[in-house]
Amino acid sequence: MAEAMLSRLLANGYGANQVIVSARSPERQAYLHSTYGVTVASNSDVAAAHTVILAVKPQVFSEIESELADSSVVQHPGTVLSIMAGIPSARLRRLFPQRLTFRAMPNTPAQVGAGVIALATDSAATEAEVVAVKELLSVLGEVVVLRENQMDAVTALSGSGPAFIALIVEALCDAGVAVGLSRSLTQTLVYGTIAGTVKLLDEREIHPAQLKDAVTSPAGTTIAGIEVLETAGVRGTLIQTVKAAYQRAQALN
Ligand SMILES: NC(=O)C1=CN([C@@H]2O[C@H](COP(=O)(O)OP(=O)(O)OC[C@H]3O[C@@H](n4cnc5c(N)ncnc54)[C@H](O)[C@@H]3O)[C@@H](O)[C@H]2O)C=CC1
Ligand SMILES: O=C(O)[C@@H]1CCC=N1
Repeated sequence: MAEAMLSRLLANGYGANQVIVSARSPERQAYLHSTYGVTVASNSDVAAAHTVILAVKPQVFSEIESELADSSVVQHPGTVLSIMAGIPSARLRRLFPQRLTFRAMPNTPAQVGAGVIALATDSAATEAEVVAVKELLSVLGEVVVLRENQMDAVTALSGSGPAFIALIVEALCDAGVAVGLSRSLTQTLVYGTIAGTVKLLDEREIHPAQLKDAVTSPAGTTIAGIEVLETAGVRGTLIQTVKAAYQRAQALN
């Protein structure tokens, strides 16, 4: 996710000389420097920047937290923006007491500027400071401002969501192959069907049940398929899927 943010920032007018990055392995550091021309530095140097973006795994954050806690950089003013799942801003505020703390949850379509990014703002931030963070995140896609106590739910739905959707897309492609279509034709049909369905629902503001009914002819093909989906409990399975991801996000706290 950090690399997606970096590449989108550089593609959207931010200069390589405005960004410093940190990474654990020397190979990764060399790759980031040679690919993007950015300065690679220690966590302390990065933490001295005006805007610090935290994009390590939540499990790694404890290491960085203790690494930085002894350093004077945590006293610098500025902004902290965390994209880590499950780490509350109160914990970030304890580490960086002088900074505004923002939490965001992007998703992987951010790599192509088509992400949805949930943002919980700091109540002490001015309108201009909120706008600055929203502008930064808008290179990744659509920014939605919400309350921090909604963040674990967002993580489960849109943060993890691309993996759930990708699994369904893969299964539908296999289904196309199972009924005799080539893999490449199947891919065109499945991608187009999903993108077109979402566009139709969105642009015409149609309820999903209305669209489902419009496709479903009496004694036709669609109702034969829907009977299988309902018998297999697909609705309940998807609800349980997102609830399991939500519980995991809460446990990461
Ligand atoms: N993968 C996803 O779709 C999303 C991930 N997130 C969040 O983003 C964060 C990162 O996730 P991913 O990008 O998937 O993980 P990743 O494993 O791809 O990236 C983690 C990065 O942390 C760096 N790192 C590890 N240890 C470090 C250390 N001690 N000091 C400095 N840098 C260090 C690594 O070099 C690596 O670039 C997580 O907190 C996750 O919850 C949020 C939204 C979506
Ligand atoms: O799986 C995870 O924990 C992260 C958070 C949202 C997407 N990936």
